[in-house]
Amino acid sequence: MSKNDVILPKDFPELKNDTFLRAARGEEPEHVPVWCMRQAGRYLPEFREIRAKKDFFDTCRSPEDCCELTLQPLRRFPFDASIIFSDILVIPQAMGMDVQMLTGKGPTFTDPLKEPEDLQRLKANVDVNKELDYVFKAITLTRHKIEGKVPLIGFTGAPWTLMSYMIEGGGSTTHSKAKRWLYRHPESSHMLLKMLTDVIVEYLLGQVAAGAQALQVFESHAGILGPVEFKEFSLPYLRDIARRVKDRLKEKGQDVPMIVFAKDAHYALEELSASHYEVVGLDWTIDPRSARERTGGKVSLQGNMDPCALYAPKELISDIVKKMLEGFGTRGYIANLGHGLYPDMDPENVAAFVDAVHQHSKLAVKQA
Ligand SMILES: Cc1c2[nH]c(c1CCC(=O)O)Cc1[nH]c(c(CCC(=O)O)c1C)Cc1[nH]c(c(CCC(=O)O)c1C)Cc1[nH]c(c(CCC(=O)O)c1C)C2
Repeated sequence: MSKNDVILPKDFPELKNDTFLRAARGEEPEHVPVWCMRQAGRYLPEFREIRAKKDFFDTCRSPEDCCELTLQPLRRFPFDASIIFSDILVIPQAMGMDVQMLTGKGPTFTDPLKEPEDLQRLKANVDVNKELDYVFKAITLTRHKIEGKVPLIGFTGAPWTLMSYMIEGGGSTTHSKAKRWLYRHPESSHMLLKMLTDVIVEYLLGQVAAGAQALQVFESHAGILGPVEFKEFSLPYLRDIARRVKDRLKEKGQDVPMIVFAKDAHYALEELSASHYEVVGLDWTIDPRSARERTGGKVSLQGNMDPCALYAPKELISDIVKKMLEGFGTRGYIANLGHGLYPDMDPENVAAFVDAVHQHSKLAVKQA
């Protein structure tokens, strides 16, 4: 395939490993599927090599680079799913904000939102097919190049998480600037959250049209909200996204599983399991058995090994995985970490994690 060929979102190769999709729909495949958040990342030397040559968001805008970075971990590990390489901050960019990825500092907005009047600076009607076309192209290209090995997951940041970045202007420990809006400017906060929701719905639908076979919504900053604020400023939008995406897909006779990952939102597990998502992603602060009890078999679960357990010796990783599998069971379960891989993690230990999930779960399924 030459670089200039037009690659269309059709005639995709047949899917050979559907364990992830079956588990997402509540089934019990022959082994528990496993993937890792940030599986395309700096812990891989081949990732660092590509990233060293180009600016982060220029990399995101290159479908060829995104495709290559998405495929890299699949060459090393028998993951059961892949996630498209991109970033959640492409949405604020599409709405007209300038965001740079600064080495050692992370994402940085040149001109964050300060007061409600600043909402007027944002593009209200974003044409995702124009502004985020590069993500759709990356998805289509990757879905072809993956050759049906595993499904491809598309993703987005959730409205509150994106709102907090747009106001903080980057990473933050307190998120106090963004939370100040919730308490001081609740109406403008809802206006912004609604604007983001509208873009996110179109963005997710565009990803499915381009070839994404599942969708994950990252509410990474849920934990900075208390239960009351979460119910007012996060949950309604998470629900709205799932309902609108599902309704629109249904009209076309389509259906893709959706995962919600609201980090540190253990207080909202019951609500999250009744929010129209097939899968609820969990961080490592939740005990697997109590997560099962609290979600009452309504959803599949994904997670939740402490990423730092990957610093343990391989035998201990295997024991931790075994206990995690005993807690979650093997039906309606997707193994993952409770958050992303860190750059200093050893790829060999990632291999040990994937292997342990496959081996222990195969035995457990057979014995059941
Ligand atoms: C690998 C990577 C990404 N983004 C960033 C990096 C590291 C920087 C680099 O390569 O130079 C910067 C990058 N992008 C972001 C950060 C966090 C900064 C901060 O808030 O402190 C950094 C360092 C913002 C971001 N970006 C993302 C989230 C949600 C998930 C999470 O909670 O971690 C968030 C919060 C999503 C994301 N981001 C990325 C993916 C790709 C697919 C995969 O998981 O393999 C995904 C799903 C890719």
